[in-house]
Amino acid sequence: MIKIQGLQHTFAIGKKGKERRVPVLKGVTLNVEKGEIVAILGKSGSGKSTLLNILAGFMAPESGSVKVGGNETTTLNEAQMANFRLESFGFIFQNFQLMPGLTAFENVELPLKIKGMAEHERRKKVQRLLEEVGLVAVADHYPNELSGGQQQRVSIARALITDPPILLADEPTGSLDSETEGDILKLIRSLNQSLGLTFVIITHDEEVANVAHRQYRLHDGELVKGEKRHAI
Ligand SMILES: Nc1ncnc2c1ncn2[C@@H]1O[C@H](COP(=O)(O)OP(=O)(O)OP(=O)(O)O)[C@@H](O)[C@H]1O
Repeated sequence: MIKIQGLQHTFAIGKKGKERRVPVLKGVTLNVEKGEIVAILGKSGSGKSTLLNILAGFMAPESGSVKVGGNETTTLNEAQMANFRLESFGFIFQNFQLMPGLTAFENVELPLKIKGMAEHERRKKVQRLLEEVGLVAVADHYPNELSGGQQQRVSIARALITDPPILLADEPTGSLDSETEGDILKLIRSLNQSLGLTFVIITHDEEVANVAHRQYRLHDGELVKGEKRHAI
């Protein structure tokens, strides 16, 4: 489903004329199969976001190949990549990134509105998904009337509403207490099992990484296969 090969990226850091070249990715190779949950662990500054940004096509790598469903994405132009991204990826962020002026229902509905889906179809689809992630009772709440865990459920539902095959998650439980973190990790596992969704999760948190089938550690610009401590 995802094949990353020989990915290299270097940032130029510092004042113009006096830049230091900092290699962040030094030949990263990673295969993710359909229906797999893969976690990428790494300390702050190890390059996790850089890797995710390149995978999602927000950044072009210095060199290397990224194939998603057999399509090489590093050669797509911005407009092509934007379309490809919409069809292929859903995003889950640490700070939820919900629209404060829209209810939970409307936040989940928004991507379908943007796609131009008819209202009755949208409502049916959103309702079904809200049931699946356990949000029916709070569908008319605004984000500031929801708990952190509920907000993350809304953001997961929004990521899923367009049926992307791959979910990219950046510290999905970073803003949550440990009990709520457990609920969200269970939801990720159950969505993976019931819908066969593929997840790539970047995190510095071992507990989060334990939800994955496979773990890697990004260290000194290289990806090293990690050992799971225990299953959740
Ligand atoms: N746009 C940029 N320009 C220059 N340097 C950058 C840029 N983005 C990231 N870096 C550098 O690249 C390195 C990796 O950053 P990155 O954000 O990928 O790490 P990370 O593992 O996601 O960290 P965190 O867990 O703190 O989010 C850091 O040293 C950072 O300073």
